[in-house]
Amino acid sequence: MIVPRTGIGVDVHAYAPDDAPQPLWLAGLLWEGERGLSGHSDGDAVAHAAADALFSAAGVGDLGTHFGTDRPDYAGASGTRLLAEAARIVRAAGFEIGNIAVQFIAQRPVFAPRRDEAQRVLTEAAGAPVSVSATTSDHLGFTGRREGVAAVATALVYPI
Ligand SMILES: Nc1ccn([C@@H]2O[C@H](COP(=O)(O)O)[C@@H](O)[C@H]2O)c(=O)n1
Ligand SMILES: C[C@@]1(CO)OP(=O)(O)OP(=O)(O)OC[C@H]1O
Repeated sequence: MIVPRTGIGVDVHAYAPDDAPQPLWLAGLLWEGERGLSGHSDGDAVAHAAADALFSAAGVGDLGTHFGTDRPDYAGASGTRLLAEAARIVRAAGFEIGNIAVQFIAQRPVFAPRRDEAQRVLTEAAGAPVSVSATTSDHLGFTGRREGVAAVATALVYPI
């Protein structure tokens, strides 16, 4: 009997300060005209949550285990690179990926108009279906105050 395994991932990134602006990379897409996020990598919280959910499902640690901020080779790394690498690690550990679902939590950017594009890019990176939904926090908390963004993801993997 094949027993699937679920995993969870959460990621938060603060917006970059006004005196050190960054481009916004989110869900593998560049969001022109939107305030960027700070991070050791490109700060793509959606892709990072997806990668962490994969590691969690396979029981092979987490983002810090594989892409720690002490690794200069991951400085500025794209979210799609990290997600593709996470999928490779999970497959090498003996699993196939069923799907990944991510929810993005922030007031901005308004995600829905680019959902299909984001899902295509992330699905290609993971080599498995990735769906993305979005919600505001009704102006409450750090996402509501527009201090940063959050993303939560689940993943399903199964042993092969
Ligand atoms: N950054 C976001 C946040 C929300 N959406 C879309 O708006 C819908 C309503 O959001 P509420 O927080 O008011 O429930 C949500 O279901 C998304 O479709 C978005 O695109 N981008
Ligand atoms: C991705 C890594 C590594 O570049 O750095 P950050 O971009 O800061 O992102 P975070 O979500 O805090 O995860 C830690 C690191 O693994």
